[in-house]
Amino acid sequence: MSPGAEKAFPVSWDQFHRDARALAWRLAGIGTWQAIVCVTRGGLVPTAIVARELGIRIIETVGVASYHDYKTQGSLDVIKPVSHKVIDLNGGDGSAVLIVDDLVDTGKTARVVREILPKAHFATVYAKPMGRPLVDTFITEVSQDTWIYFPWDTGLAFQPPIAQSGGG
Ligand SMILES: O=P(O)(O)OC[C@H]1O[C@H](OP(=O)(O)OP(=O)(O)O)[C@H](O)[C@@H]1O
Ligand SMILES: Nc1nc2[nH]cnc2c(=O)[nH]1
Ligand SMILES: [Mg+2]
Repeated sequence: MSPGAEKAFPVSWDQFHRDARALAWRLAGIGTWQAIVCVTRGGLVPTAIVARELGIRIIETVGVASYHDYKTQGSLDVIKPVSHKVIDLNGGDGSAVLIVDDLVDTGKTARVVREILPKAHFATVYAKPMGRPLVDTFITEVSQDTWIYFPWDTGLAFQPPIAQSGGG
């Protein structure tokens, strides 16, 4: 998404745990997978929660980075590829694989990972409209002009009273 006027969607650890567990509940009703491919780094925390709930112990990573500057997407780099041992499980093309990421925004990251694992099931906790067609399962949709603030990127800070900030 482009920088500028946008809404903020701050997520606490508690809320994130609940949303990631809701994702696991939904996935449990859809299918079974032998391995998770975690899209690092954002996928690390939801992967830990989903893997625990679904009893999946084969965890592979694919490293994709594109937001090199805060809120601005640049070139897409696959920093760490997926092991062929995992791609080839159960007939190949990622058919035994669940891909987990924290969110899908423009869908560019998801598109690159899907090319590597075309038969995998793609799951994210949050989705924005542009990226939504790229994911098979997600929990909460937020608007395209919303920036999601994760608990690992934020901390407690003083909030000026509404009356002093021009609000109301
Ligand atoms: O749908 P897109 O517009 O491609 O954006 C979604 C991706 O952006 C973030 O990762 P980022 O590239 O910031 O790297 P990180 O996971 O290491 O923080 C997020 O974790 C997703 O992987
Ligand atoms: N933290 C965070 N990272 C992103 N990467 C792409 N979109 C987002 C977002 O809304 N929040
Ligand atoms: Mg990411």
